[in-house]
Amino acid sequence: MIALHQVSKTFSTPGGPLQAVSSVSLDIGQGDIFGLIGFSGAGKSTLLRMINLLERPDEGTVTVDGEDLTKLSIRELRQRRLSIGMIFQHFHLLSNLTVYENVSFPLEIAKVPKADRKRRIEECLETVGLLDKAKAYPAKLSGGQKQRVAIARALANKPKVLLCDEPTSSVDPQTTGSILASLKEINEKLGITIVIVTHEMNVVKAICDKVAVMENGRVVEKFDLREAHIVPQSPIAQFLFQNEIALEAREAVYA
Ligand SMILES: Nc1ncnc2c1ncn2[C@@H]1O[C@H](COP(=O)(O)OP(=O)(O)OP(=O)(O)O)[C@@H](O)[C@H]1O
Repeated sequence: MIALHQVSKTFSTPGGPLQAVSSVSLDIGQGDIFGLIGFSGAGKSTLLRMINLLERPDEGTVTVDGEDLTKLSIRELRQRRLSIGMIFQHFHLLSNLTVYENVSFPLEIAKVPKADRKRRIEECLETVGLLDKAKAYPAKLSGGQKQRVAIARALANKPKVLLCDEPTSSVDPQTTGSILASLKEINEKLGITIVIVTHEMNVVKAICDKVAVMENGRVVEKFDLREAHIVPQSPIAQFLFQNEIALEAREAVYA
């Protein structure tokens, strides 16, 4: 469903060029829930944003559903992006619109007629269990509910792919469970391919079929989590799978 072939991205910064992603190739299958894990600054978000060309790679190709997005015109790309939903750590809901209106927004952009919009909005809110909150404003919702509205909004145009950038990093562990359950359900019921950026191995273990571990802009290891015996080779993957954070002595940290 998604094929990244040798994609790279360098940003210009005041301190000089910064290579955020270096020659990454990845294949993500139809219906996969695929994790991208790594420490802060590893390049996970940049790689995710290259899948819908929110970041355009300097090199390499991005193929989604058989089509190389890097070859499309701006107008064609805008159209294709409708089939790639996205959610973010801080939800990005429009605070002056109700839940209903937030989910309506992408449908209006896609010029869906009003009568069809109503049905679709209700379907999406039903899917995330928030139909009863249709008239509420985001400020009245919990973090988990806000993220589920964001999921409903991302589903509005019936995407084939859902990109999730740290979807549970702003919420408590219990709420994390409810957001991941919603994602799992839409993957199973609707067959949507999901890519999740996270720095939490618990999230990966709870929901992902496969994971790529990133460090310094590169994918250092990939795992199929359905395999019985996973033996990480790289130090970072070993650390992440071990999933224990030990506080080091202050002298060691500040030395
Ligand atoms: N638009 C930008 N301009 C300049 N530098 C950027 C830009 N976006 C990302 N970077 C830099 O690229 C590197 C990779 O960032 P990225 O956000 O992809 O990492 P990440 O693994 O998602 O980390 P985090 O979890 O902290 O977001 C970082 O050093 C970051 O500061």
